[in-house]
Amino acid sequence: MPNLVEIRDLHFAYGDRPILSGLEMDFPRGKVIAVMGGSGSGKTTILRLIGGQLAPSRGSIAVNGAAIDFDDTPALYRMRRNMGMLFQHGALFTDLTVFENVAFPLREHSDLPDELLRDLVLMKLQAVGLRNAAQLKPAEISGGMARRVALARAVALDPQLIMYDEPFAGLDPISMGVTANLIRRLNDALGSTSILVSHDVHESFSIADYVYFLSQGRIVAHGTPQQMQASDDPYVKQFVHAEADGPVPFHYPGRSLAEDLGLGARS
Ligand SMILES: Nc1ncnc2c1ncn2[C@@H]1O[C@H](COP(=O)(O)OP(=O)(O)OP(=O)(O)O)[C@@H](O)[C@H]1O
Repeated sequence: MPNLVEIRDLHFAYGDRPILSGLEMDFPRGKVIAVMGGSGSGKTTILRLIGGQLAPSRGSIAVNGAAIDFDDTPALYRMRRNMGMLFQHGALFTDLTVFENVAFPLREHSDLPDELLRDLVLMKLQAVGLRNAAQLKPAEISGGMARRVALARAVALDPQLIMYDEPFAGLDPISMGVTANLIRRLNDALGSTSILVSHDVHESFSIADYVYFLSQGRIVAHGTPQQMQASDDPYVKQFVHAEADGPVPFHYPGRSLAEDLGLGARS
């Protein structure tokens, strides 16, 4: 089966507020797939659904060919063990060293002897260029380095699927490029599949094999970064060229300003 994750006719609502409507998405094995879209379009919600933290109101999500059963907690737990997640606000444990931060998931999920655990942690830190920072505390490293430690922690268990939520947020341009390259390199070295949620067109396009554009809970365009660059679709053009005016809504949906100001149509 070529796709590690398949989403079919996926609908999701928070209460009575629809967030995702009829999504169809494929995440082929070994690939880096970017999910892009405006603020509040539902990108993080998709990651939380794939991670089994939220259940769809309709439709299905299959991982490794099996539909996720959202009522089967032990199965969800087993599935999550194969997933690495780097969340937007996924901070490091400030009291633990860099080494212990990366060791944390290994200690939680395995019974490895100390020596083997040490080697595995050092290999992950080597992969992100921070083996020599193993004994530092998060307060002693830069923001870009902290993001790399979080990356090493996300891949500590050699996950099949790695999900990144805004991995470039708050990084300087050099750290952004380093992080993007690392995401690609780790994906290829581990033979995993990566889902990258990001606003950053340049970095995402530089490493993604395929891109989905989401607007107001719907997929409005998808294709390779090259196809997206060349697209005439007004939404894609606005997003790719960071234009202020276009179909991407700026306002949180709801009542119009005229309604709020009591300026409804007068008879
Ligand atoms: N726990 C929640 N309860 C109710 N509404 C929520 C909750 N979490 C998110 N939402 C709403 O769902 C919508 C989609 O949120 P989501 O975080 O998936 O968007 P996003 O595309 O990741 O946005 P951003 O890029 O700004 O992080 C938003 O309008 C948000 O206000």
